Amino acid sequence: MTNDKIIVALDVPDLESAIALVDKLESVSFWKVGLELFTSTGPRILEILKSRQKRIFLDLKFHDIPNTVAGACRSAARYGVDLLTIHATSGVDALKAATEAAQTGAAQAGVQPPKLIAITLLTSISARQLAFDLKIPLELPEFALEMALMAKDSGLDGAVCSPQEVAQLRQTCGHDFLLVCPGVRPTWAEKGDQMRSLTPSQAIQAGANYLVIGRPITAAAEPELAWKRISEELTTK
Ligand SMILES: O=C(O)c1cc(=O)[nH]c(=O)n1[C@@H]1O[C@H](COP(=O)(O)O)[C@@H](O)[C@H]1O
Repeated sequence: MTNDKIIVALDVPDLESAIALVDKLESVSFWKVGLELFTSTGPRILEILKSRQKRIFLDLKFHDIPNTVAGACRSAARYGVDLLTIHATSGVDALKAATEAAQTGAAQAGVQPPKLIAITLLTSISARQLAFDLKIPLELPEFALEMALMAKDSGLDGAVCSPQEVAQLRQTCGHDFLLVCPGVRPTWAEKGDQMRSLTPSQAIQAGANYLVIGRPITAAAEPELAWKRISEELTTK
């Protein structure tokens, strides 16, 4: 099964629900801890995932001035997580400072540095919202590409983008640049607040290294079945 390309978003409110889900979905090897769970549990959830030999995407989406994001990345890197996020719109100086600080934090703790990846444009933003609410005068695919290139030039390991932009980013940023796609939806799942989605197999075919999937699995009546179904769809396509 190609399920090592799927990162499941552990978007639950507390430690108890997180442990219940991790235990239920035993064959998931890569979990994403985001703002909701980390704000609730702190690093405790990371220790639990590590004790179960899971890989961890710590998705705290840092967005601040260079000194502050550097401090946050230095602290986060000490946890020995696999992936860590920062908004590309923090700017070049912040991205460079964050990259350096993540290396320093990991070295201080004697762990592998995380892959630092930049959010290009949240997958909940449509082309219309980009233009009319955020007042960005670029076309959406061009904006996402510019953010990815800025991240790459600043020394980051990769970017988070919607599956609709991944082919273009792969072509322009090359094969060594990690591309992680949330906003992925099997045909049978609700889109919810995701605006620029494709199916899991389309996203992989377009060049994504990893998919981030939450509610289609975690909010399903039977999460194990939903997980199995997505894994099988990826293997057979
Ligand atoms: O960084 C992310 O993972 C992320 C970036 C983005 O642009 N869009 C996005 O949906 N995400 C995360 O990916 C997950 C998607 O969850 P579902 O929409 O439930 O599949 C959530 O945990 C989001 O926080």
